[in-house]
Amino acid sequence: MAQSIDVELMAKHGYTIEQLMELAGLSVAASIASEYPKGKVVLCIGPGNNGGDGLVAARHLSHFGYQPRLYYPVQPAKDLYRRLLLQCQAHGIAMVADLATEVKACDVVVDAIFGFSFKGAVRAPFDEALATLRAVDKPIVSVDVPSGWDVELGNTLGVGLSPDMLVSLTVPKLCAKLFAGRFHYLGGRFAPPDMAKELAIPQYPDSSQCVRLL
Ligand SMILES: NC(=O)C1=CN([C@@H]2O[C@H](COP(=O)(O)OP(=O)(O)OC[C@H]3O[C@@H](n4cnc5c(N)ncnc54)[C@H](O)[C@@H]3O)[C@@H](O)[C@H]2O)[C@H](O)CC1
Ligand SMILES: [K+]
Repeated sequence: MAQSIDVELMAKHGYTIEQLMELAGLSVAASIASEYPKGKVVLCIGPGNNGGDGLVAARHLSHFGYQPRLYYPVQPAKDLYRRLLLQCQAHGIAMVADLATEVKACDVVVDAIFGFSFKGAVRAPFDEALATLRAVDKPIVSVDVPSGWDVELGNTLGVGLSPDMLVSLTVPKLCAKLFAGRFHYLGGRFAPPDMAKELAIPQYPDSSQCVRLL
């Protein structure tokens, strides 16, 4: 279902993955700026497009006056991610290796590890990263799906995160019904009018890139 929306946006309506990712990441940064004061943000970046959204969000957070840092333990050679990382580096965004130490010194953690394609038992090094994040006492902002959750059934494995904010992209996934944090935002403002109507996407206020759902 979630995947088919992306396919429709790209194959039928002419979007590229780069465009969708840019708007998705921008909306994550805008959602964070709506609720958390400027400060240190550690972004945990996974190996797929959820991680790509996180790389884009890091760059926009830096423009917004936050101090982002990246925990990016698995860096695929894919050109898109390589370019997004170069852009972060051009913005002076540092890479961190020791997640447990970093989260102690930050104000907000962004979970851009896994999105709707997460499946099966969590493989290294993300098993340890999720264990660290489950124990953290800082607010976690999850991009699209809390990492470790099944996109439809939620935290069935018991290894998933409990975010303070969830930023759903395009439409909330089924698991969002089980979100128990404080802030639920919708971002990824790219559906054309007919699609927005069909999916019952709420009205975004004016020029905003995100809308608060609860
Ligand atoms: N319109 C939109 O909604 C948009 C959403 N976007 C974001 O893309 C993700 C989905 O991206 P995808 O590349 O399909 O997958 P993920 O990032 O969720 O993860 C794939 C990645 O993770 C590895 N993996 C999967 N399961 C495990 C596991 N158990 N242990 C370890 N590693 C695992 C897998 O091998 C891959 O490397 C969506 O949620 C949105 O955030 C786009 O930005 C476009 C717009
Ligand atoms: K996530």
